[in-house]
Amino acid sequence: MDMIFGKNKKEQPEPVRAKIKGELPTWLHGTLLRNGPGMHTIGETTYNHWFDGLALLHSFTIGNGEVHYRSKYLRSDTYNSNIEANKIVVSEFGTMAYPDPCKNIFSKAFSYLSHTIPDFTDNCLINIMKCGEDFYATTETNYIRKINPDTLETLEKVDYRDYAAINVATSHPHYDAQGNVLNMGTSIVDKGKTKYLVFKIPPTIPEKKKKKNNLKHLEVICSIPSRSLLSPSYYHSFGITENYIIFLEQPFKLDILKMATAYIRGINWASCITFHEEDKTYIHIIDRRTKRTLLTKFYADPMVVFHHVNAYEEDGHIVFDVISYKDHSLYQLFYLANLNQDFQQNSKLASIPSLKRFVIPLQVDKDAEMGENLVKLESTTATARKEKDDQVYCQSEELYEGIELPRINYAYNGKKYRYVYTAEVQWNPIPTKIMKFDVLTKSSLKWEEEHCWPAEPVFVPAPNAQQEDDGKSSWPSEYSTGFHSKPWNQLSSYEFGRVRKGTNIYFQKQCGRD
Ligand SMILES: CC1=C(/C=C/C(C)=C/C=C/C(C)=C/C=O)C(C)(C)CCC1
Ligand SMILES: [Fe+2]
Repeated sequence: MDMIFGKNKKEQPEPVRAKIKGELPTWLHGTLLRNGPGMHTIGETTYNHWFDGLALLHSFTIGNGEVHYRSKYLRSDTYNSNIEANKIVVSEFGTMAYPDPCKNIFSKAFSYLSHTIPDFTDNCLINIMKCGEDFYATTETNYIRKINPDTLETLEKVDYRDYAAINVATSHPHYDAQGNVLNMGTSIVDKGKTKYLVFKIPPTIPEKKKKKNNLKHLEVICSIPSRSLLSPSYYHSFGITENYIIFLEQPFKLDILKMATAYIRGINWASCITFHEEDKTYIHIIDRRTKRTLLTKFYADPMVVFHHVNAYEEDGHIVFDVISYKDHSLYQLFYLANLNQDFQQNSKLASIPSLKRFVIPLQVDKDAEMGENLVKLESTTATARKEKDDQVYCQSEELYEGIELPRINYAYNGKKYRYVYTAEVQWNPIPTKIMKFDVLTKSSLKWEEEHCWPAEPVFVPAPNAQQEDDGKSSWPSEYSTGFHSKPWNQLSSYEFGRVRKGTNIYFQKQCGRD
């Protein structure tokens, strides 16, 4: 494992034909774009955390039963500055960099402190976002980088702050049926307020403005005040249904004062995010029609959620499924020191990811008794109990333990659905299996092979699919790969047969949803 995690990956800018074991469905055409960290050492310096690595873009072009792979480092300003200096000069999630030769930077402290929020990295290593015809590499800061999906070349640097007061944004946007991007970001201490913004980017812009990017037409559709000015929640994704948006204000919070003084204290961004185990998880439900949050105060026990799986409306309720943890120990695991040394010993998950279902009653009966369960769906054991002061305490139903990197058939996003495609991680962060899980029957189908570490499975519906799970004909009808910024992604290389072939929702018109 040592070699795998720390080792710098070589880019492969010219397409190479992948070896294929087995057969690809004949209808599978398109390009799968993936992203993830590829370089952790620059000159004599090494990043501390796996999420810090310089973004390596990958593409798998699939057609006529063949796959061609290429990869290219994102030429971000961060990449260029680091390579030029031959050392890490830009701070990342788990590594602070001090470009000045002298680490005693008190003379620099003033300039660092003159901004509450320091300038962040544009090392966009987490995901790829499709915005109309444009593709962007994304991270969770205010920067995204446009890329050429065919050549993987790096194009413009886009700053969300030019279009809305957003300091951090998620890398897991949603896409609606019209192709609008829906995303969330946090506006930190802007005009004395900290708030979570839901925003929309249209897929098309007026012809005469074609030279401008779509973000120029970004529209903030809702704003949720943060419970605290200086400690907004960290969140990695959010959920949507046809009429609602689900946002978890979880007790895993950015400490803004710590961030503002991180450089002079010599601490990294990661240690400015703290889990408050005594706090609650507030569940905000935004009505997409009125653009307002529901007045009832729904809350749950403290938890840390990175991935929302799906959500839908049913008989006056919102059902939403998430992968939740008891704490934030997952981030600790991805320090390279923990991944590289005595891997087996250090890589036990302290908190197991668990697929949980929450149910929100949309009508809270004024006459209901205190303590009454307001969930009237027969299909679930999740509860929502009425409490005083318009509060409702939600407890989940556990659907499955030990899975991460959930995906669904995206045509069912926001709708009642049955299948989750996921990686089984159990008590170890490196998956050894992929799984198709049926949320209705709670049954599962798994795939594993010796010496294989599969990545995030990506479902591609068959043309004219009739069933939700019609990805081909029968199991294993789904094909996985993916470089969802997780270390096992580095392992799949381009041996397609091993990871069961791959494709993705970022299809460029040839196939899939777009
Ligand atoms: C650089 C930077 C950030 C980066 C966070 C990253 C890179 C998070 C990656 C999370 C992943 C991959 C989670 C998977 O489940 C913050 C904290 C937003 C803000 C401060 C500056
Ligand atoms: Fe993610």
